Amino acid sequence: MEGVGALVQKIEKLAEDLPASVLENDNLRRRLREASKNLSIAAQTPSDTVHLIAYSTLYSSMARVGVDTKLFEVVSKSVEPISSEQAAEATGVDPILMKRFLRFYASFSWVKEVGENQFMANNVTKALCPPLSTGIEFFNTVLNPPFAALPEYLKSHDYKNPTNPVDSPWQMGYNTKDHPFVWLQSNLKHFQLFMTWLPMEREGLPLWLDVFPFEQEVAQNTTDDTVLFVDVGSALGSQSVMLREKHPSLKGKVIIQDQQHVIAAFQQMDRPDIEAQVYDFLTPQPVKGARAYYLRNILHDHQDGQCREILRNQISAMADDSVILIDDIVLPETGARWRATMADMNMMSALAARERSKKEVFALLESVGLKVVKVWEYAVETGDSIIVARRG
Ligand SMILES: C[S@@+](CC[C@H](N)C(=O)[O-])C[C@H]1O[C@@H](n2cnc3c(N)ncnc32)[C@H](O)[C@@H]1O
Repeated sequence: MEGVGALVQKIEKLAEDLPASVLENDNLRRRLREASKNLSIAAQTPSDTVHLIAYSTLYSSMARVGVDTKLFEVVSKSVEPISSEQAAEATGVDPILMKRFLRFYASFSWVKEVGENQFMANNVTKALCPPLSTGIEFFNTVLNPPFAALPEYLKSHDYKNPTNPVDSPWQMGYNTKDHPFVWLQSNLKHFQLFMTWLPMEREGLPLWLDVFPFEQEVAQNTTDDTVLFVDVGSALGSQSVMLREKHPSLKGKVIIQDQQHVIAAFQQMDRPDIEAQVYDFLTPQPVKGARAYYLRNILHDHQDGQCREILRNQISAMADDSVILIDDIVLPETGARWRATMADMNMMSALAARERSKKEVFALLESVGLKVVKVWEYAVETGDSIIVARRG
């Protein structure tokens, strides 16, 4: 027992002061995070477990309160420990309320309590500041209604796998009959949060262009007239912008395509090196013979039947040297990670859609006559991968 006591003491010390060498080594950091999470779960009493899970919606609400009041920013900017009165003054929150907030945040290590009524920022406080705090606003505003509707939806649909994007937890949560991508067109605040969050969603993870040798695989012998890259369902084109910035000397056109309201928002940005087109991917692709048709986070928004329609529409425009690049999470057959399984539940709740395993995505591509050439996994954390496919 004495040995275990000493080990616990070591873990407590490590949690107080994690060496930078661990944080800098991504693999070690991830292993430590997962091991300590599993250790924490193993040490829970049944009552701990129930309270932690049952209260989980309160985390999202309390995170939102700290973001809205800018409390996390105030604490993060302060070089000295800050009291609840100072934080109340800086944020305009009632001092009694602020004391209660800070006590809550400190008990969950969202801020560090360094003395009586003295608080400092830690890594969590800083993460909950802009720009990443958009994630809190996005999930809290846009996805909480379908997440909250999920149990009732599933019960009322006899626990059948959701497959109808106009009869999903989204419609129950928002009391609408509209498809989410239609609904977003008339709900500006939600649409803006969606567009702002999309490029940040994978913040801190490796990027596909870090791993995928774009020039070698796609961009050999191009000229200014070559259509190099068509970003289908691009949103505001974050990946096309990244392609231009990482490969500034590549010759050829980069085109983004999305719905009318999305392209209108892109046109406010000053990117003369990227062409923008309104295009409905449920209709034949109008840009013929591009080197690459790139679909990031598109197939996971749709059921197989609609994916086949989208893919066939791209195939109809492909030339012999064209490839389709699918950029999506690929679930492993065992041991899927929490970032990927959460994304899967998210797709189910919002769009009656799904993340897919390698077998499932290969079968889908083969069913429309595409041949998978290679798969490049580029983010271990999520299983995000580039799947290169050619006409069979
Ligand atoms: C999950 S987002 C992915 C955006 C982008 N590829 C990314 O990964 O950041 C799906 C995108 O598909 C677009 N979209 C939905 N339905 C569409 C359609 N029928 N035709 C073209 N784009 C569509 C949405 O507006 C949205 O920008």
